[in-house]
Amino acid sequence: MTSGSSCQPWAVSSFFTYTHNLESATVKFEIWDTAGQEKYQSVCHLYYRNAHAALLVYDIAKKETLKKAKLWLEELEKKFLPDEIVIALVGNKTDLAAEREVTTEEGAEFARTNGLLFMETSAKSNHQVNDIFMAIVQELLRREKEKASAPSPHERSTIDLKEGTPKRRCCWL
Ligand SMILES: Nc1nc2c(ncn2[C@@H]2O[C@H](COP(=O)(O)OP(=O)(O)OP(=O)(O)O)[C@@H](O)[C@H]2O)c(=O)[nH]1
Repeated sequence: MTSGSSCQPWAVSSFFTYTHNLESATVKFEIWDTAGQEKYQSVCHLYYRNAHAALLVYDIAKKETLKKAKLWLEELEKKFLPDEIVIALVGNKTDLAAEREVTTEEGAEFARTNGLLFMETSAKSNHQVNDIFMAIVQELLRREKEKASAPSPHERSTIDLKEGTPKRRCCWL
């Protein structure tokens, strides 16, 4: 719990840390599992405000949980700028395929239209659980790389009006 925070302890059900070594980087996961119920929605941002990524997990066997995931997405969109955070939509409980209420296509389409990563998992049978975390890490690393290779704002906005002559004047857009 954050000391001095007004957030209630019951808004987070668990916290885990895990370190994973990749060839190019060591990644330390600090995972906050926030309570999914809407009554805690207004306080949960105190936990995820500095987050690099968020997983919106729904139950493929309960359609209403996808609706709740959509509400959580709206909440995240209020708190973060676009591209400030990697968001993954996760359809969990693939082991309950016989009780499925949300098709893979439905989840994938919602993720695609909202620019989210998407995967279906089963925490019970450990299906694709590691994969979704790895997909998030790859996306974070890709964004870091893109930022590092992007020209700085000054470089981008400088236009040399006298190319080939000494740089006496330039235009700052
Ligand atoms: N069959 C199956 N059951 C699962 C799976 N993952 C979680 N469960 C069960 O689903 C129930 C709810 O799991 P939780 O992890 O508490 O779900 P939650 O969404 O975090 O719940 P909140 O804390 O209320 O947000 C528990 O009984 C779990 O054992 C899964 O992949 N397959």
